[in-house]
Parts: sequence; structure tokens; C-alpha cells
Amino acid sequence: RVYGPAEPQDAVFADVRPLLTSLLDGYNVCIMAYGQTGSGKSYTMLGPQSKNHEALLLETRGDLGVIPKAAEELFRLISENPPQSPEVEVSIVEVYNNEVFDLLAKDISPAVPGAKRDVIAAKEGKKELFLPTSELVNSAAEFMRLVEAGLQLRVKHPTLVHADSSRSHLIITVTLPMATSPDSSGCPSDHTLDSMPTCHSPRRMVREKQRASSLDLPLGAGPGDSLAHLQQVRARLQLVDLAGSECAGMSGVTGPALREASWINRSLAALGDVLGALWEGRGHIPYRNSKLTHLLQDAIGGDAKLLVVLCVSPCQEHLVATLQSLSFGARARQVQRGCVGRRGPPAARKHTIRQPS
Ligand SMILES: Nc1ncnc2c1ncn2[C@@H]1O[C@H](COP(=O)(O)OP(=O)(O)OP(=O)(O)O)[C@@H](O)[C@H]1O
Repeated sequence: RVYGPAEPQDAVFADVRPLLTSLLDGYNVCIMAYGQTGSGKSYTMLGPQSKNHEALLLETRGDLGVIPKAAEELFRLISENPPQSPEVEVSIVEVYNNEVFDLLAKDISPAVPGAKRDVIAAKEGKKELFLPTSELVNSAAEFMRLVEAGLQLRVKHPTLVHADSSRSHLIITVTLPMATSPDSSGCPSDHTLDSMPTCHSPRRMVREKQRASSLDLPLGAGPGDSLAHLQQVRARLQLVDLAGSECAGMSGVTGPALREASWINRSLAALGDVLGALWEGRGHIPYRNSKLTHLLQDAIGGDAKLLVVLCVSPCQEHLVATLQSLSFGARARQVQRGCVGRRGPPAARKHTIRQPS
């Protein structure tokens, strides 16, 4: 799907919305914006930002980006289906100069620019887990307050191409703990609600446990008690506003900003390499070549539904960067990743193209 310069944010979100339903069905979902610097990634994901570059203009509702709209849709879906009512856990990190920073860490203050905390990394077997601070939220407004706080710490730097250029990759992760019944396994033929495995909220799990213990029954021993067949899963939504690829000759950066541009380009190249390796079906996928690909490993090569929004400039002078972005999109589209979700059908991989006005 290609969106022209005049298309509203609502048109983009109309194509994103079904993925929120998938999330509540128990699928992992990743939505990311990719493109050169100044091409409209932050506008697409977040919406217009205020002149002091610190806050989202939430009052310009029609222009809200994917992230605030997704938050509204998520809580709308939750409120429509109270028995599912999962608690929503949010973490926000940025990858800056190939380091992962926790933007919700308690001991940092927005008043102190650059004060950040590395994300704690822990080993689980051979796997390295990143453990950022996470907060529970109960409404879209609470969610957006956290995002606003995180954005104030995100590194920005003016360049000749973009006066408000983001110098880091922003990754917002939303986690919904829920339980699912594996007895409805088997690849469903489509993604409708009816064909999805039954999901149960933690509240229902607690109720079931209480019932079992009040009857002095082992879990799952009661007639019709399906708890023994339930397993707890965590559906995850990752919302990613990548930093923009940048030609230093055009952006005119020097010193620390040049170093930032170099890390941005290297991490985006690593992302392209991972997609290339997946596409070619190589035995070794170089996720660990950059922190960005390491963090997004499950979304890119795992079982998530992945939606890539390409932001490209309609200007002649940006033709090379535009072709590079299209080539990235083509790669993302061609990757064959097998089954999506826990038992889902082949991944619904899409890429969409957005031209800023
Ligand atoms: N579709 C659009 N409609 C109106 N304004 C837009 C649109 N897309 C982008 N813009 C404006 O263009 C400018 C650059 O957009 P944005 O900040 O989203 O770029 P970016 O790709 O995130 O850049 P960077 O990678 O350097 O951070 C902003 O002022 C933004 O408001």
C-alpha cells in the first residue's frame, strides 16, 4: 500500500488497526518505521511534535501517529472485552550509539539531559535478556504520559537535512500477560477472532485457582475445569521509530553528531544484513552484530507479525536514499519466516510506503 503526501494519519492507522486485534488474540506484533532522516518516521509513529521538541501535540487529534492511536485502540479493545482485561506493561528504550538506554529508569531526570541508565542485561542459558524498567498502565492517557516522559530523554540533534533529527532508535514495548488454551491449536486459516485460540486474563486464572483450592481439588481436576490445559503466554507489541539513515555530506554533521550518524547507518545496515540472511535462509543470522538487531531479534526473525512502514521523500535530490529504503522494504517483504504466533499461519508481512508532504 502506498500513501500519497496528502493522505491523513487515519489512512495509515486503518492498515495498522487489525494488528491490535491480533495482539489481543495472543500474537506478538512489531510495527516499525524505516526511512532516511527527515522523511517522516516520527511523524508517522508519534504525530506532530511541539516547537520546543519536547511534547507530542496530543490536542491535534487528527494528526496523531500510530503510537497514540494504537494505545487508544488497545484500551478500546480491552474495554470491549472485559473478561480479557489484561494488565498492560510498558517499557521504553532507545538504542543510541549502539548502547541500549532505559528511558523509564526511576533514577533519571528529564531535567538532566543525557542522564540515562543502561538497560540491565541478564543471561538465561545462552540467551541474553534485556531487562528495562516496565510500568503498568490502565489507560491510553497513562500510556502516552510515559511515552512523553521517555521522548524527553531521547537524543535529538539538528542537521542540515532535519532541524529536529532523532539520533536514536526508539523501541516501545507493550506486554499483555494472558493465558491461552492449547487445545485450540493448529494453524488457523485466517486471523479472525473466531479462529484464534481462546485467551484468558490473569483475573480468570486467579478465579480458576481460587475455585480449585476452595473445592480442595488439584488444578484441572474439577468437571469442565480447563485450567490444566491453560498455559500462560505474554503477547508483545513493539512500536519502533528507527533513527533515519543519513548521508553525512548532506546532513553536514561533524564531531559527536557524525559519530551518531555513523552508528545509525551501521545499525540500519545490520538490520538489512539480518533480513538478507533470513531471506537467503542462512544458518547463521547475524543478530548480534548490533544492539538494534539483538533487541529486535524475536520481532524480525521470530514469530511476530511484522509491519514495516517505509517513509520516503518525493524529492529528486533524495532519490538514492529513497531507492535504498525501497530495497530494504523489498527485502523485508521477501523474508520467509514460517509460522507466526504460537501456532499461526505464515507471517502476515506487509510493507507500506509513506511520502511526507
Ligand atoms: N505526512 C506528513 N505530513 C505533514 N508533515 C510531515 C509529514 N511527514 C513528516 N512531516 C514533517 O516533516 C518533518 C520531518 O519529519 P520527522 O521528524 O517525522 O522525520 P524523521 O524521519 O523522524 O527524521 P529523523 O530520522 O531525522 O528523526 C517534521 O517537521 C514533520 O512534522
